[in-house]
Amino acid sequence: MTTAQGIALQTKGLTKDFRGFRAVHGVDLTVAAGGVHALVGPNGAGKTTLFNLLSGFLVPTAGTISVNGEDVTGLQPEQIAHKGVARSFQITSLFENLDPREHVELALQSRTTTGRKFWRSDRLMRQFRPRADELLEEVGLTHLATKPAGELAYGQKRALEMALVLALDPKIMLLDEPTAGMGIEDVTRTIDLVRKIAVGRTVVFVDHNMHVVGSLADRVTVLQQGRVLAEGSYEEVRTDPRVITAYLGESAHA
Ligand SMILES: Nc1ncnc2c1ncn2[C@@H]1O[C@H](COP(=O)(O)OP(=O)(O)OP(=O)(O)O)[C@@H](O)[C@H]1O
Repeated sequence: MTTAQGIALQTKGLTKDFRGFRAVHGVDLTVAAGGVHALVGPNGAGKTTLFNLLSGFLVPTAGTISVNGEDVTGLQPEQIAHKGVARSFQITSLFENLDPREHVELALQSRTTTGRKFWRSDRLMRQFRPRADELLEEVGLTHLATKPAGELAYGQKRALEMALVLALDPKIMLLDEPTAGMGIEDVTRTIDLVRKIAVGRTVVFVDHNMHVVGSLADRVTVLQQGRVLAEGSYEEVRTDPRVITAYLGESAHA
């Protein structure tokens, strides 16, 4: 049993309606501090909606969200980010002409008090270079530090996005399908990377790849039609008859 102190993220009765359609339905989720927690479920189960609620991009219809015991329900995404929660996106949002180092320097600068007015100053940006280079090394992009982002391969772009999330120094990382669209080599590299960055942090991730879920997650929550269908270790949920039915039912309809 997780003690109140050991809980990084918790939802109670979390619900989201879209014009009468209940996409997330009374979800009680408890994410242990320092844990790696996967959210899985068939298409349309409500995973992305839940992620959008946790990061403040959607406001819940009902229920509460707390971060380290503090109620954050209804806060804006920037306010939730200030509580130490950072989120990656499935869709790449990089500047084609800026290189990885410039991207990370901008991300580091964005969390300081200097604000945006100095963003063009090379001299001011240079103060972020040592930390930017450390982060690029952490995600394995040192050799590509000065290559325009537009010329990076897909897996390298996703690694850069991971560095941009890390630049915010989050205590809780929300990773939205970190291996989506990747070939086996990039998947393996991403698993290693997530393991590395999870040290001293809490990670919540969504992924459809069960190999990734089994390799990384110490706890798995299975959603179906907006509700929690099952929760436990990967082995527990993998062998749960309700989960098997949910997935087989989906493929039978496909
Ligand atoms: N803005 C919206 N307006 C109306 N319905 C929505 C909206 N966003 C999501 N939904 C619906 O809510 C349900 C859950 O969607 P969601 O994207 O959260 O599922 P998911 O588990 O992330 O699916 P996938 O694995 O396909 O990404 C779906 O039926 C979807 O059509």
